[in-house]
Amino acid sequence: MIIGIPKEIKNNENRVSLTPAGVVAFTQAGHEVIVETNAGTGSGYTDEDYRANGATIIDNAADVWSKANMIMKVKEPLESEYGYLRSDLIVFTYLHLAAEPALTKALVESGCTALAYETVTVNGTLPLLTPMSEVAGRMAAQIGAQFLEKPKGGKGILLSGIPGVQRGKVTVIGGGVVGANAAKIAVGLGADVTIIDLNPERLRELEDIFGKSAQTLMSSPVNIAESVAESDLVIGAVLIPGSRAPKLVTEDMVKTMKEGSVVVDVAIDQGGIFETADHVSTHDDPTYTKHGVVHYAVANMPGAVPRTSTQGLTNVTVPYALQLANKGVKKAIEDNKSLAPGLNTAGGKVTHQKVAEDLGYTYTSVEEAIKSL
Ligand SMILES: NC(=O)C1=CN([C@@H]2O[C@H](COP(=O)(O)OP(=O)(O)OC[C@H]3O[C@@H](n4cnc5c(N)ncnc54)[C@H](O)[C@@H]3O)[C@@H](O)[C@H]2O)C=CC1
Ligand SMILES: CC(=O)C(=O)O
Repeated sequence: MIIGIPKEIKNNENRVSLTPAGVVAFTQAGHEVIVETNAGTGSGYTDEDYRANGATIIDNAADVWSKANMIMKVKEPLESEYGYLRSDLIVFTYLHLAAEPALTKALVESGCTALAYETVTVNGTLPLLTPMSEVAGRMAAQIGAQFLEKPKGGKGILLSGIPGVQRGKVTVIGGGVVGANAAKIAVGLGADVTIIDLNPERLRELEDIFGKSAQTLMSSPVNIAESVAESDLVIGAVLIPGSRAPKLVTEDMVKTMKEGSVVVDVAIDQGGIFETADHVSTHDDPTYTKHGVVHYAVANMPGAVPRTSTQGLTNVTVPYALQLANKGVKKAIEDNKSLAPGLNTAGGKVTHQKVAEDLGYTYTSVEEAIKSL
């Protein structure tokens, strides 16, 4: 199989979907890897690094897409890439389709086989999302602290406080991977931290992890409203896999926050949990202000720390990509049931139930869809 690695084109997306070391895993298994020139530059890898490990460098994106049997990317195909999609192409990348109706239409119309990193599932966990959630969670607390500074538009508080001066309050809504990592950094910064989750088992685990250094709270509109109103920084970290994120923080709740408070909606890639985070922002222009509250809603946060993120991402994606390359999608899914929920579209059908429900498509089961692959 020919594996294509295009250069990412999303705003400030400096990750790449394969490291030079990753190339070797494919070539040793008898595959060919083609890499668009400068695809690795943002992550500190040169074309020469890829060549030395057996890849062929191609000087334009169109040729990478047209020659490859499987495209590995980091972020979803953007509009300028829709024309490259075709029925005999496998696309393996983050997709977040519930928040991407135009992309879903393009994937369906092309008939390509699209597997989303974020819905590959092992025993209820999302192994291809986890490392980027670790990155984004840790960044969320850092970024929140930064935008609370006066010159950045914030109310001008230091989350740790100082002796004799109150510390800042941080509420993290969603206590999964993003939430726990955000809370770790916020606790480390000395903030007064509350973590809200819907799952009582998860709340128990969080109490075991954090002890008395963070308050855990059951998710309910009342608890969310009270905690948001008192907070300097609120971090959105809820996920219902495959679905559009629920709007748990309403506009009225945001209005109760003090001017210069900050919200970081990490879940914006699935549509976001703040009613007021009504559009995705970019690393170039990361915030907008609503009701005096600074909103940060960047959908590719790990793209800002590409060296760490590329290594963390490819550590987990390569073993799955190798299964797809070695066996083809049908056999790989039959042999490894974790890959089945990863399949989002195939043969012009939507094969993820939540995506189909949210975007109004007829759902076709993975079992049915892979018969024709
Ligand atoms: N913006 C960005 O650059 C990035 C965004 N993300 C996104 O962050 C979000 C969170 O991801 P993970 O932490 O990995 O997911 P996760 O599955 O580990 O955690 C989600 C948590 O939300 C909780 N939850 C579900 N419904 C809830 C409710 N009504 N109230 C409170 N909690 C609720 C779940 O119990 C779970 O603990 C996802 O949308 C993910 O795609 C992840 C990485 C980068
Ligand atoms: C999870 C995701 O979409 C990202 O890391 O950009």
